[in-house]
Amino acid sequence: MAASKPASADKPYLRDFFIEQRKALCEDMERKNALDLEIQTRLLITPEYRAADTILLYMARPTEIATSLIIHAAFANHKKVALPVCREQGHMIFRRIDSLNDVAPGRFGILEPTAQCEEITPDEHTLCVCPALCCDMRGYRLGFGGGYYDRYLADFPGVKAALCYADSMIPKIGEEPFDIKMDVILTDSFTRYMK
Ligand SMILES: Nc1nc2c(c(=O)[nH]1)N(C=O)[C@@H](CNc1ccc(C(=O)N[C@@H](CCC(=O)O)C(=O)O)cc1)CN2
Ligand SMILES: Nc1ncnc2c1ncn2[C@@H]1O[C@H](COP(=O)(O)OP(=O)(O)OP(=O)(O)O)[C@@H](O)[C@H]1O
Repeated sequence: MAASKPASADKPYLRDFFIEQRKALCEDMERKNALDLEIQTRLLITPEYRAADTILLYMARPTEIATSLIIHAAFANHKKVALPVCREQGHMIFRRIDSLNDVAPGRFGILEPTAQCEEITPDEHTLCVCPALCCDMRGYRLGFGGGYYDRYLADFPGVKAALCYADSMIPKIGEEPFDIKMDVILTDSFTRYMK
């Protein structure tokens, strides 16, 4: 029998648990595609998406929640679209892309904007859409453990959103001082705003 979902636990345990959950979901791509579509659509109908002029997205790997619908919608809505570029020591920057022809495999094999792409300086009209393996009901997120988003978001002036399966929401992640709370979490069954 599969282990039941933890109510709260340390990050390495949660990471392992939710990575396994992701792998299991990838066995049923029809279901994954339906959930990913629902989550992306929820983001697209938020006032925060509408108000943003720049959307910072991630280039989803196969086990992650897809972002392709948001990327294409943002192009169609004449918003600036930017993707992360990993740097040394857990730092990343975002560079603007005009199309998916502007990306090439970077560190870790994830597609990243090429060096010719303009670096984005975020402001209050920037929406950052973060990947999450799991989130808690207070707005904390768990990623793959590099600390990239926590570092980037530490002095981020815009709106912070995470995409997360409803099944990957837990009551409490044991947060650490550097963890940054999201403003809004989009799942396949609800949108949760943090105050
Ligand atoms: N699609 C996507 N892009 C993203 C992130 C993400 O979570 N998803 N990131 C969010 O942070 C940053 C990249 N973070 C990453 C963190 C760990 C690994 C990874 O595979 N780590 C290996 C060890 C790699 C090594 O040290 O050589 C591992 O954990 O096994 C990859 C990317 C920026 N871009
Ligand atoms: N603002 C920060 N300053 C310095 N170190 C940090 C900061 N944020 C995170 N870290 C470091 O990064 C490590 C990984 O953090 P954490 O486990 O929260 O990653 P994550 O949020 O799951 O990953 P990611 O943000 O890349 O998706 C931590 O152990 C911590 O040492």
